[in-house]
Amino acid sequence: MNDDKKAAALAAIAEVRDGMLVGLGTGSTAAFAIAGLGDRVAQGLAIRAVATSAASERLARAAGILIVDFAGVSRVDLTIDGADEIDSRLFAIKGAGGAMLREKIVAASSDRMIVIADGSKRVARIGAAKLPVEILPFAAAYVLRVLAEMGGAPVVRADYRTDQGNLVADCRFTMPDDVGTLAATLAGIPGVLGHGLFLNEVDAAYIADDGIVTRLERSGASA
Ligand SMILES: O=C(CO)[C@H](O)[C@H](O)COP(=O)(O)O
Repeated sequence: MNDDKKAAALAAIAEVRDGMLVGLGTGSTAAFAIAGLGDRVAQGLAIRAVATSAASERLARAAGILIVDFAGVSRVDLTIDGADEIDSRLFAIKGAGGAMLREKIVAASSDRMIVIADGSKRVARIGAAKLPVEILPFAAAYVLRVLAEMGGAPVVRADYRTDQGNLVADCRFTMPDDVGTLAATLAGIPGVLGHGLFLNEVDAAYIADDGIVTRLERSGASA
């Protein structure tokens, strides 16, 4: 599985070119991309990067990648990130690592966003993975009530805060056909700061099975 994570990551970082501002994802697959980019930087690749988590920022700095503060960045050239599930529509569930809020913001700012994954993440239709929801602590009781009433059976991650100091509740929704309505409803709950449904952000996916990397491309996206 780790070999496939690495194979997908190395295939994706081949898209990174000199001068790019690169979004660095979070998680074990993204870590392979960060390490691979570090190797290319050591060989002369000139890039800057923004990180989607404190953990990825640490990894990137240790790998010799120049990190800039995303607060001053309006556009990223290319973001490479992992996922918990991805389907052929390039709908993804993210956030097992709790970084989905920053990941979605960086993805939204990116001209191109690539998911990298081993084959275990590829599904016919997203929905089996837990769907994480980031919650402002002030709003916790109210938001948990609403999520429960929506059928999400939320479970708050114990002893856990995001990089922004917020709570995460992992939900189990029966995924409707109209997943866009669920995504919009979740985003509209006061006190919900983000969630792990990525429906519009992913332009391409590199998925590796037994060393064979397949690229899925959103129709209309440029490679
Ligand atoms: O969304 C994420 C973190 O918030 C990760 O990208 C996702 O959980 C996949 O992680 P891994 O590559 O370790 O399986």
